[in-house]
Amino acid sequence: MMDYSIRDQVAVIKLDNPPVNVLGSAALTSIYDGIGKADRDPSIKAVVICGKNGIFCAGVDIKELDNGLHAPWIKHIGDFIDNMKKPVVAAIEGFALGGGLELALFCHYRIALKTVRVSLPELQLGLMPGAGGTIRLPRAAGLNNAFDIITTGNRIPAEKAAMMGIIDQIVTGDIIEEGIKFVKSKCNIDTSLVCLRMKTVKYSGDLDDISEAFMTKVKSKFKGAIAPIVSILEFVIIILDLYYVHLQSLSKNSPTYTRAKGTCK
Ligand SMILES: CCCCCCCC/C=C\C=C\CC(=O)SCCNC(=O)CCNC(=O)[C@H](O)C(C)(C)COP(=O)(O)OP(=O)(O)OC[C@H]1O[C@@H](n2cnc3c(N)ncnc32)[C@H](O)[C@@H]1OP(=O)(O)O
Repeated sequence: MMDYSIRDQVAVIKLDNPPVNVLGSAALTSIYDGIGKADRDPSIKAVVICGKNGIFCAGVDIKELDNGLHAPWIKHIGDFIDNMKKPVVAAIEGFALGGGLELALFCHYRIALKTVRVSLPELQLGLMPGAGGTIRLPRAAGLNNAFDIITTGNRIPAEKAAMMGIIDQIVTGDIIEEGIKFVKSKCNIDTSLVCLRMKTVKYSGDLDDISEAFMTKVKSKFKGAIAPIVSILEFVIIILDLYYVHLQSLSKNSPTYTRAKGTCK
């Protein structure tokens, strides 16, 4: 499900779940184990997460969702990376879709080939981007872009994603080599400063007005299947607005708590 190798003090975690590297229980467990191993190894300075078969990740295994995914749930990987001091980069080729994009957003940085497409198609599947997409995407791309991406499920080309702030750098050549080079240049950074969960959501205007405008748009788009979709979106807005709920796990006196609290309106 995952290849773990070490290159020049960088751990390379390569998803290997053919054909499209979906995240089922076994794949999630192996990523979680790989990240933990890299974090514990004092000789490792940084981590690259990438995918085999020319694709980063097509998201959560839809077939497995029917039976219920087992621990560790994808969000646990995000919580772990959020607290890592070693920088982690997602080196993306092909697609990062749904949980695949959410996995990339857990990382401190994202680099991608120009041909990459990213999306959060969950709403079209009657799901929500429940693995942190609603929290991290607005912090990377701004509230308007995030809502467009979440509500349309459109696949965003790499260059547009870079302009929005989702991708940090477009690269050419071998994505793993580029990932290693990129992340080695970040070994001395304070990862808490680039952790998306700690960033401020960018938007202008009043959140209630913005939410109402979004809801109007969504109600007209999803007519018919309105009840589940509307309740999901209301939930999304609540997540954005009441993000401080996530801070309960942090010490109230820590600088991290203070900074994170500042990201909530
Ligand atoms: C109120 C609070 C509630 C909170 C609840 C929160 C719950 C959150 C739960 C879940 C969140 C899920 C997030 C997700 O990730 S959902 C999945 C999102 N991903 C997708 O929709 C991608 C779908 N796939 C594609 O678009 C294409 O397959 C693509 C990746 C572009 C590749 O295309 P192509 O090269 O043409 O290959 P195929 O389409 O033929 O696919 C090859 C085989 O792979 C299977 N496949 C693809 N994606 C998935 C997937 N996500 N899960 C399982 N299987 C997948 C596909 O069926 C083919 O299989 P087969 O060869 O057997 O037919």
